[in-house]
Amino acid sequence: MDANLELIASNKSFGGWHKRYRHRSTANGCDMVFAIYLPPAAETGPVPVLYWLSGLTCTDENFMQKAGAQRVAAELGIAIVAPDTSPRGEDVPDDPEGAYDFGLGAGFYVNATQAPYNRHYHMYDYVTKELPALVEAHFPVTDRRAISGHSMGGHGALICAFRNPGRYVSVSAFSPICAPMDCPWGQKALGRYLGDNREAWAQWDASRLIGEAGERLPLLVDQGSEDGFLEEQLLTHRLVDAAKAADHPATIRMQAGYDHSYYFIASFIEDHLRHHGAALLD
Ligand SMILES: N[C@@H](CCC(=O)N[C@@H](CS)C(=O)NCC(=O)O)C(=O)O
Repeated sequence: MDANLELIASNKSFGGWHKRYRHRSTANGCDMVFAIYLPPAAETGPVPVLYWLSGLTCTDENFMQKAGAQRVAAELGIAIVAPDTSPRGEDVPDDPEGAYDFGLGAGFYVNATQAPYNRHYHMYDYVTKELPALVEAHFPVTDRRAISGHSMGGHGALICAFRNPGRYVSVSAFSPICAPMDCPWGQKALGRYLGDNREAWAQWDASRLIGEAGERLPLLVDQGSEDGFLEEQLLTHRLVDAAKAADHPATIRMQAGYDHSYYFIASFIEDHLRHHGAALLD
């Protein structure tokens, strides 16, 4: 294994292995930790990969510990890679007030252009290029990739897929921030990472990008009807309207009674894994 990959945890799970690694990231200019779940099938040949992007305040651990994805990933023979949600380290600038919705734990999967954030906050390059290249060089995986995520990570999954035709075979999201240009979380993050120019923001807004997406990968989205962030931050109706206007194949489900938590994600993760499995194993 590469000298740039330090194993920091290893747990057997459903016949496969959950592992955590630390490595030096060139894109983010700091050490990063990610988790990988390798299903039993990876012991006999390379398997495709689902990239999972988590939401505000998360690390690689939230999804792996709470979503309950390993059983079906093991059955299907799919690896799952979960990166952290921002650069980390003593010299990585955080929100000046220490707020949870910007800075550490809140990289928004963009490439920052504004000082002081532009030195480390390159999560888009990290999750779309650097991390897949590292994973594909050092683990028994193929270059068939799918992408999904939750909330800020749902936004991340959508923009990564829409901006990169051919890179992913499948995309889905839970409770995504659908129109970051028009909600407080997105306006704060895009304003600080990218500056005042809203034209620059539009390159990172799923409801704007879907119209110009270079391919029409069928999209699966689940959203809880009792999610406290729905009306102010997530704006799911904007993605519904934009998908219709773009004639983009989309199944956007409002799930009655569910909230924003991993209890919700765990309830529907199997559907998402099978959605990705159909494309990854095609
Ligand atoms: N109320 C939360 C807002 C952040 C939040 O809900 N984060 C979601 C993603 S946007 C999450 O996945 N949290 C971690 C978890 O539930 O394990 C806080 O203030 O920390």
